[in-house]
Amino acid sequence: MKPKPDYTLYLVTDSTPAILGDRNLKTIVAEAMFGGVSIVQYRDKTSDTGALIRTARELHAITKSKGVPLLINDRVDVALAMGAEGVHIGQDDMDLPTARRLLGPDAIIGVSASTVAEALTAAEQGADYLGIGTVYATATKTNTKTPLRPSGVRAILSALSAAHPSLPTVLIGGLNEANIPRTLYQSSLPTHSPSGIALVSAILTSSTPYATASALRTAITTPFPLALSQTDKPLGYSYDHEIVTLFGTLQQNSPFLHILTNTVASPLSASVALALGASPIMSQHEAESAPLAAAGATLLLNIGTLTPATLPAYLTAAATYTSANRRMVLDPVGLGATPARAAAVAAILAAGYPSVIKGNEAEIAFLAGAPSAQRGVDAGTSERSLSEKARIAAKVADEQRCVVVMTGPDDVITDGTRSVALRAGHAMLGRITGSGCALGVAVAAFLAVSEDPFLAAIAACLVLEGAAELAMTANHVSGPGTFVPEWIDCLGRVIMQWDMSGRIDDIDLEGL
Ligand SMILES: Nc1ncnc2c1ncn2[C@@H]1O[C@H](COP(=O)(O)OP(=O)(O)OP(=O)(O)O)[C@@H](O)[C@H]1O
Ligand SMILES: Cc1ncsc1CCO
Repeated sequence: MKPKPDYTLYLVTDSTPAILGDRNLKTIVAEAMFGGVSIVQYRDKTSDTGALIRTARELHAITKSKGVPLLINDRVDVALAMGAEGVHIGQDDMDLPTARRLLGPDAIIGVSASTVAEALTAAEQGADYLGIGTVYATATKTNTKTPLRPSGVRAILSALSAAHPSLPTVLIGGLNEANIPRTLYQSSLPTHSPSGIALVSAILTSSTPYATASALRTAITTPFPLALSQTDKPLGYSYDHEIVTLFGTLQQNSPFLHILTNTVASPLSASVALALGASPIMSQHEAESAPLAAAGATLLLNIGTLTPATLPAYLTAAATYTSANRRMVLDPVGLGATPARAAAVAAILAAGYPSVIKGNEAEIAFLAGAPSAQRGVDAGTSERSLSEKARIAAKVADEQRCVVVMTGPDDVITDGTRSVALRAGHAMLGRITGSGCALGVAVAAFLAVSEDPFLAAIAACLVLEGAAELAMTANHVSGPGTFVPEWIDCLGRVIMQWDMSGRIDDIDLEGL
């Protein structure tokens, strides 16, 4: 009878000195199994055949005692010689039909897949599971292609979902306790989630394999705490009352914001945070992320004037806040203008999970894969219809599984399932520098006091843009210079003095 393995926590061994050092592989495997490793692949690219068979036999004695399947990497001959439960083959190894002929129908045969085509071929040829990766860049495998990232994993799962919906999949590459929960969340489709996570160095380099394996198992099986909740709001729902309540909560609770922003918009951003009732700290010090996250801050990452010197602080902040289950907002300022910005945003998105991404149309369109339309940091003009904008924003939201705010004369706010267009603001906002940056601050402030990132994003846009409309009614406001202070003054009283009704329209994504 063919076994049905539990793929939840899949250990891939590595005997190279850089990973294993002078530790004993058998002891590590035994301890890791006690900690929750549910399947083991013996991977050794250097030992000769006799040594491979000997070590595999010894490992098999350990795994068999716990009913854990042992698979051999690449070497069908070794698996046959010592009676392993199966093999794992890469794209350059023996082909699957041949391996199946040699090993028989009951052997477990897994195949590595890094593209949709490889995954579909392996599935059609009868693979028992797929190892999907490399998810993130890793030190273990240096010759790998561009990392798939969660969006690439989703593309593969989506291709499999039609003809092979129950084929088990295991993610591999650059995964660790900190990034597993959000990677699984961002990689899953509503109908299909990966079956497990494969790890090499996270377990093999640990001095406490039992504790490490059990922490990893918890990370795999615990739902992602920052997951977006499904809306229970019908189309046409009026958010006005909730926004007023949220504004009151913001002012009462004075949420703590950690703002890593650009040097142009920094003072305006701090002033806007204070005017909304939040408490900002502007910090670009890498060592401050952990204590600020621990103190309960909400993070804003704005890449406006990012440099090689400040990038590490952004990456550390993204990783630290996400693993501390604290929320962050990403403002990819100028994305598309230069390759350096694209690389920085890709690295930030690989390091952590933003609950909200806020950008102007060109920035969000670039994230959705459109060719760059951005010359600098300013929004520019667009030919796109509202429904095209919504489709683009929803694509990014769906890929990242977060809320996306696309600003412009009309803002589009979406979580990939529900979308609204928000009609408020004034063209004057496009004539001052940092209005979009200040909106990122407002999103972070509302995010800190709202369960629902979608509602927080709507509230932030409405308050900042309503305040701009209100400010423009003051007699003394004659241009951008006089506008900014009046705008800040209006932030605290916009809710009382400005009529917000009729500003939010649902966009029916189904109809697009
Ligand atoms: N013509 C307009 N009418 C109304 N509101 C506008 C208009 N243009 C921009 N806004 C508002 O201004 C704010 C900033 O949006 P914009 O798209 O200009 O962002 P940005 O390019 O990131 O800004 P910045 O780089 O200056 O920070 C948003 O709240 C947006 O809705
Ligand atoms: C002008 C400018 N340059 C980098 S960031 C910034 C602020 C507005 O985005």
